[in-house]
Amino acid sequence: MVAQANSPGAGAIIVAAGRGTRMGTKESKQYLMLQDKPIVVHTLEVFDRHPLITEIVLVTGEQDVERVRAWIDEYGIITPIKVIPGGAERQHSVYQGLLQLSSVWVLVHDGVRPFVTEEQVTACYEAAVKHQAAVLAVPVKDTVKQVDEQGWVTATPDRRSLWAIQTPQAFRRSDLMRAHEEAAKEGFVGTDDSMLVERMGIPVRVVEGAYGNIKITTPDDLDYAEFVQSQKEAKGRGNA
Ligand SMILES: Nc1ccn([C@@H]2O[C@H](COP(=O)(O)OP(=O)(O)OP(=O)(O)O)[C@@H](O)[C@H]2O)c(=O)n1
Ligand SMILES: C[C@](O)(CO)[C@H](O)COP(=O)(O)O
Repeated sequence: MVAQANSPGAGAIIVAAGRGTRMGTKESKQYLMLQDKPIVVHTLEVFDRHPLITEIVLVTGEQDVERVRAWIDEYGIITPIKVIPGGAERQHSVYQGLLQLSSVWVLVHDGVRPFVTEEQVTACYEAAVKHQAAVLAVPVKDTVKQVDEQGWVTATPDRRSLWAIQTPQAFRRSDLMRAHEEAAKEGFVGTDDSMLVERMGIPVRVVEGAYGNIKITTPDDLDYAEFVQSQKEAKGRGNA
């Protein structure tokens, strides 16, 4: 790992305040069990074990703060961590997290991407330190088409320029804060943090990640995640 002298680690914001409407479960998806632990705890553990992460803010639903705080002890999380309530949109939840951090660098990650690896976190962080901002991503495998509201194809962009963007996304905290404040002033709501930073004219470097870093969004994703996690655990026990 190549941590640069002027970049002593990073804070992580893990956003887990969504409702999980596409999952359709009564319990919000980030709190569902994935084998032995809630999904968000698997995610948290990757950042807790990471040597570059100096502080964590875990953003949850307002009604979930207390029970999630209890998990911090139960699952032995040791990195300094705050559990706070989020907002109506993902962007608002990230901003609440930003207000709690003091590190120069920040990594924003979805609580429902539990299969991110230590190496991917490091690669994203190092690319940000080198280039100012970075996102993890994978090249799209399908042909992607633009379709109008009536269901007609309007364009087929060249697939070679299309990447599916994941998290973590890494930024200077001051840049991300400014980007969020500008977006809020202008009433702009984006689906990721990079969009807000791009609007400021800040270049964002893409770091090739892995298809396995899925966002658990629908019931199919949950089935797949159960399979992956059971394989990981069997491997850990030396059975696979
Ligand atoms: N107001 C919100 C909305 C989303 N998120 C978090 O952002 C991540 C990515 O969002 P997504 O997968 O879309 O989650 P939901 O918004 O919960 O899902 P849905 O859109 O199906 O309701 C999730 O970890 C989610 O908990 C958040 O912290 N605050
Ligand atoms: C941030 C993100 O995970 C990048 O793929 C994604 O944009 C979150 O989007 P969602 O609308 O909250 O699913």
